[in-house]
Amino acid sequence: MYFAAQKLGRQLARDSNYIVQHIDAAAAERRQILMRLNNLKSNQCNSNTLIEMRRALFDAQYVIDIGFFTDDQLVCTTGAGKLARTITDNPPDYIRTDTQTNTPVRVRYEPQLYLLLFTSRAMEVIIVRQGNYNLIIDTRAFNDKVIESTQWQVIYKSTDKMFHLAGKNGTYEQVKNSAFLPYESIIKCSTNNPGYCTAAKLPWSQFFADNQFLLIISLILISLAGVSSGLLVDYSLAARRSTITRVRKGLKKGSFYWTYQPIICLRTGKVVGCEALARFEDKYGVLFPDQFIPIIRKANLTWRFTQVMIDKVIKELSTLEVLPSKFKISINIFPCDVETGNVALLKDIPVLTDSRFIICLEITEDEYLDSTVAHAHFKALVEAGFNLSIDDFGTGYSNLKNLQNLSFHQLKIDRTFVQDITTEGLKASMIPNIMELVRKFNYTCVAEGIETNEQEAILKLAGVHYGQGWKYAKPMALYDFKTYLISQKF
Ligand SMILES: Nc1nc2c(ncn2[C@@H]2O[C@H](COP(=O)(O)O[C@H]3[C@@H](O)[C@H](n4cnc5c(=O)[nH]c(N)nc54)O[C@@H]3COP(=O)(O)O)[C@@H](O)[C@H]2O)c(=O)[nH]1
Repeated sequence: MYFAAQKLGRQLARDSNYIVQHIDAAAAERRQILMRLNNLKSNQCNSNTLIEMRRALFDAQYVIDIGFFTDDQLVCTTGAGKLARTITDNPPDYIRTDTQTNTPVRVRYEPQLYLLLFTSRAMEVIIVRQGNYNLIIDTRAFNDKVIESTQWQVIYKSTDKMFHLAGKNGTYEQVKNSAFLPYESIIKCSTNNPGYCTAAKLPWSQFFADNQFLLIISLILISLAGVSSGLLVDYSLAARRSTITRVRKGLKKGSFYWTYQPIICLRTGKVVGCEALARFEDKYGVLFPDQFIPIIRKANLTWRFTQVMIDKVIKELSTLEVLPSKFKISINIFPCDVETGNVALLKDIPVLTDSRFIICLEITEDEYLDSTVAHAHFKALVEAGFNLSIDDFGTGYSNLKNLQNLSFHQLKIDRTFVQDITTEGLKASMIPNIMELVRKFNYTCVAEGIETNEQEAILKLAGVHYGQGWKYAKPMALYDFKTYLISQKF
């Protein structure tokens, strides 16, 4: 129990450090952007002001939109440009004084803000206003994937009041009032940004679920000490239900299945291929890709997962007689399997090499893709008949000058660029530049996340070859995919 308590304490310290690092980084970014913009001393929103605001946003990690105010009126934003009608600002939750500039910083938490840039979904944000500008900070930025605590909160404390900023409201109060068991919670405050603190909780049950060795040792000791068997049952049940255990077991027991989303030729409107997308369901319920994909990475199960996927996907698609030879099947490959060299083994998997389909490997942009070893792997894969596609282009590392060395066939524009089209945002304005690269290096281009006719028309005009998205169909289980293909007179 002593060692378990130490380990639990270390995990909580790590988590709270991560969160405080995010607080400090977001505050530094806020300070840097607002100081730079306010120093420009624009007193109206003209095209220069907007360019400077968009430039600032482009480099930002936490800030997702910037607005310009005259008096209390929002006049323009990076996402929506100059507003037809100004919007009156709401009062802040609290006002602090920036120690460097000695000016007031007005902060407001909005649990459900419909940003002018993404009108279709409400976002949980923090709005910070200083001088003529405000910044919108997405609270999801604090949600680091490595954080294991099940509950955490970021707050700002003035002398007499406390304000919620991110995470689960109420956590700080509960931790402060010792509402949890010993060792399972922590409070940590930023030294660089006084008043900003985080509270985190990692319950013993969850901790043991992810640290089964310690669980076993502790259980033996506890049972030796005569602690009730009820506690044993409770812990072991928690262990069985932990996500990592579910993913591990799910790989063996077939809880993963794959859905298929069609890829459409934008010129002819015909289905030319599909992407295989993983889903998970076991007796405890459904897990979504953004829950299980990070766990697969963290638990080093990427290659095992890809093997299961290939076996299942190629076998079941091969049963669809409606699919012609040369139909393009896109499967996702983890960049870490390029780094470890596992991708080279794809050439030795007969269901892939003997398949009547074109197998397209989608690999997310990553710094490692630029290494000599990675280039050699890609070349060998292309020689073995695979197509290669850069996935989520524009979101990660992109050393554009090296596109020509990569042996890739295809570039997939990330859906955030497509979503930006409707609001004429910064990312959408970059699509013509991406298309220039596509033409220069003789790539084909797929745009993902097409939801509307307007997006499709603009992408078609820009010269994008293929499209994927809910406008055509959501990812479907095999049987529904077959019915869909038949309905398309495929
Ligand atoms: N290595 C592997 N990665 C995989 C596998 N299966 C999935 N993934 C990766 O998980 C991420 C999330 O996938 P998912 O939730 O399935 O999201 C995909 C589509 O469902 C979604 N999509 C498609 N069209 C639309 C749309 O019009 N609107 C909208 N809001 N979402 C849409 O986009 C995701 C497309 O994925 P990708 O092309 O790969 O970027 C994702 O990163 C997957 O790669 C797996 O088997 N192996």
